[in-house]
Amino acid sequence: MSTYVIGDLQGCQPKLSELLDRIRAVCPDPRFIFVGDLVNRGPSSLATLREVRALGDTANMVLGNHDLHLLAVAHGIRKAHRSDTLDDILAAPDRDELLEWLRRQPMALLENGHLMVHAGVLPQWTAEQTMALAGEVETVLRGPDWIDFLRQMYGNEPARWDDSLEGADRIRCIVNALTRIRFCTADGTMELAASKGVEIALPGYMAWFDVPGRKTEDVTVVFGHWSTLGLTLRPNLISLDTGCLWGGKLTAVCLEDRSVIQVDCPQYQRPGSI
Ligand SMILES: Nc1ncnc2c1ncn2[C@@H]1O[C@H](COP(=O)(O)OP(=O)(O)OP(=O)(O)OP(=O)(O)OC[C@H]2O[C@@H](n3cnc4c(N)ncnc43)[C@H](O)[C@@H]2O)[C@@H](O)[C@H]1O
Repeated sequence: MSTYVIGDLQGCQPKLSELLDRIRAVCPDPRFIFVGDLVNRGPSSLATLREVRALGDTANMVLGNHDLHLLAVAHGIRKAHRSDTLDDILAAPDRDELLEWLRRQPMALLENGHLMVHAGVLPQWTAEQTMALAGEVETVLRGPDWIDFLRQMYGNEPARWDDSLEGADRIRCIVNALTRIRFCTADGTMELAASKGVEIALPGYMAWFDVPGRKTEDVTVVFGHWSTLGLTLRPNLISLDTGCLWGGKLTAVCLEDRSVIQVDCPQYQRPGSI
């Protein structure tokens, strides 16, 4: 069985269906892994969520910042942003089932030397440590205090990881690394405001995956989130957000042979308009 990892869908369900058909045309029995941001900003968040859920055991996913944002909006913790396209989910008859399913999804996956996360990892984390820290967040999200967790999730501090962090600060720092990081310093201090290309890093900052001595260099990190980075294939790195939402492509990469399947996407949102 071949495993195809698929980049940020952001509610672009017609393109998801097209991509899955293209994959099935070359692979009779595929398995899928989605690297998060299933919903929001695109035209069909509800249909996207339903389609991924309906894949059942043939698909896995990790949570992205927009998926967590959906949970927060649905529970009245955050007001919807004017660019959000979550209303169809919020009004759906199966909304509770969908949201319950979503909050039980993992923050990271590690299999066959591939570490799947939505945005990235801090340079001082090993793959095993990343999985343990992701597990801490998953435990909170699946536990009785998960709505409190969403209340405390927002914010950019602490920007730097420390093993001694506790409580909300610890969980926020893990969530920010796994679902929002693009740039950090050599010591792993995150810069979460910049969202454009890798060429515009602030002085002292670099793409998280370019930090020398990053402790996840011994596995292949597979991630999305950074649409202006686009498809990047290195021996130990696969970046998959190719800006489907912004008029780019939706991309799948086969983990076994690194073959790439892409579909062209209409421009659902204009860059810079949000
Ligand atoms: N712990 C937490 N703390 C805070 N917020 C949290 C949170 N957890 C969840 N959230 C939520 O996260 C959401 C997003 O926050 P934002 O802070 O608005 O996220 P973003 O940088 O726009 O990133 P996005 O994930 O949309 O990435 P993309 O590369 O597609 O887009 C990035 C940029 O690239 C630009 N872009 C895309 N294609 C381009 C192109 N071809 N040319 C130029 N620019 C382009 C776009 O204009 C866009 O601005 C919010 O809803 C927020 O509530």
